[in-house]
Amino acid sequence: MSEPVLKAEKLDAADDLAPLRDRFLLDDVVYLDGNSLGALPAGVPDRVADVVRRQWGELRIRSWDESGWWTAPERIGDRIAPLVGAAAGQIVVGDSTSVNIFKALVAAVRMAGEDRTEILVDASTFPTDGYIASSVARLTGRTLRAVTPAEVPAALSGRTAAVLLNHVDYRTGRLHDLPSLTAAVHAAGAVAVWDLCHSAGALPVGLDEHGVDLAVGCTYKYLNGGPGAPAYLYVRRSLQDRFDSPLPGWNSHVEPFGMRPEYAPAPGALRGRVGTPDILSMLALEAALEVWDGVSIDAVRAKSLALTDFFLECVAAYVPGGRVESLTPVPHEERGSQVALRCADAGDAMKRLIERGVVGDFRAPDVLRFGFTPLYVGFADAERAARVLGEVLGGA
Ligand SMILES: Cc1ncc(COP(=O)(O)O)c(C=O)c1O
Ligand SMILES: Nc1ccccc1C(=O)C[C@H](N)C(=O)O
Repeated sequence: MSEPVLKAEKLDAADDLAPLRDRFLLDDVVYLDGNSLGALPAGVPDRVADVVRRQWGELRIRSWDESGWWTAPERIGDRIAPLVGAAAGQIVVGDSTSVNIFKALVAAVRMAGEDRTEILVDASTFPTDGYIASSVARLTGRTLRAVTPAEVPAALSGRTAAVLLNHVDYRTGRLHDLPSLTAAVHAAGAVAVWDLCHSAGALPVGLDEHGVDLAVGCTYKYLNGGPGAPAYLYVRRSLQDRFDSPLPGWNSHVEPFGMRPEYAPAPGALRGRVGTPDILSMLALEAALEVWDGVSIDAVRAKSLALTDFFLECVAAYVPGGRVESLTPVPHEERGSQVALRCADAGDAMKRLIERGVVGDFRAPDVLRFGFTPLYVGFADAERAARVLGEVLGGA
């Protein structure tokens, strides 16, 4: 057996998280696209069937109370909280990431005050954040400036209202320095809004510890909530009274069933709610989160780094020199949970990888992305993926 195969065997044998793979329904495909759509947790199908047949089919309207439907957004928010380093009562689940970015950014600008006239946005962001930030700037009469996260400290000034940043870059997998960037934003008197889509569930975030103001994230990647699963919004406790939602629907009213014409916001994170929650998706997510029972996010991070290190090592061993260039930073403190390889014929290469049972994704114009979800990806998977990549790109 080759050296990488032997090493993978050893690493898998020593991996305490390896048994967690049984908490998912998988096949023999090497699934490295959990940074786009997480795999299906084994408990979800039966739970969804129960929600549909019994809770909806039999209990019908009673389920809003008796099945805990009404309080699901905050209950599931509290379930996500420890995974992102937040105490309870600061996260609500609902709506898409894009909608939550809108709520958070408008609320941030409103908190910052009238004399703060500029919004900063991550220039390398996933597009939706940039589009929403542009609309928020127009709606609130602020200017928008796109800067890279590294340029943020120098770009901050007494005019900065809010800064919208990605914790991990969706394309390169670069992990940005959330503690120091948040501190810099605060030193300028501005409000920090973080998009956690590519970090939550893959590495420790430390929202409370680092004093993050507002954060949003999706639940369908490393949290495995399913296609279109609702996103979440974190509002730091000390800011909750000042959170003035641009979408103050009746679900965020202090007395939703009072049916009053005047709006009065609920206390706490509930202010982030809007309208009727999407119960089917939300309760699928709640079942999916059970895979985290007894799992430490620090252990997940350690395995994630070991996996991406090992994958890079195998790529170097199997892929002919010069065929790919890694865009993912080598230092661990700058790396998320994916490896991005630049490759001239990336679109075609990914098609061929998928045909051979290795599923990653292609991001235009020339990036092969491989996401490593430590709950269900092992070292033999990493070795096989790199080996097949080597074959596809004309290696040995
Ligand atoms: C960083 C980031 N933000 C936002 C989104 C998507 O937002 P939405 O859930 O609204 O589609 C994604 C991926 O789809 C993403 O990678
Ligand atoms: N929500 C999706 C629906 C369909 C296809 C992809 C997505 C993604 O999430 C893409 C991901 N945000 C990315 O980083 O590329």
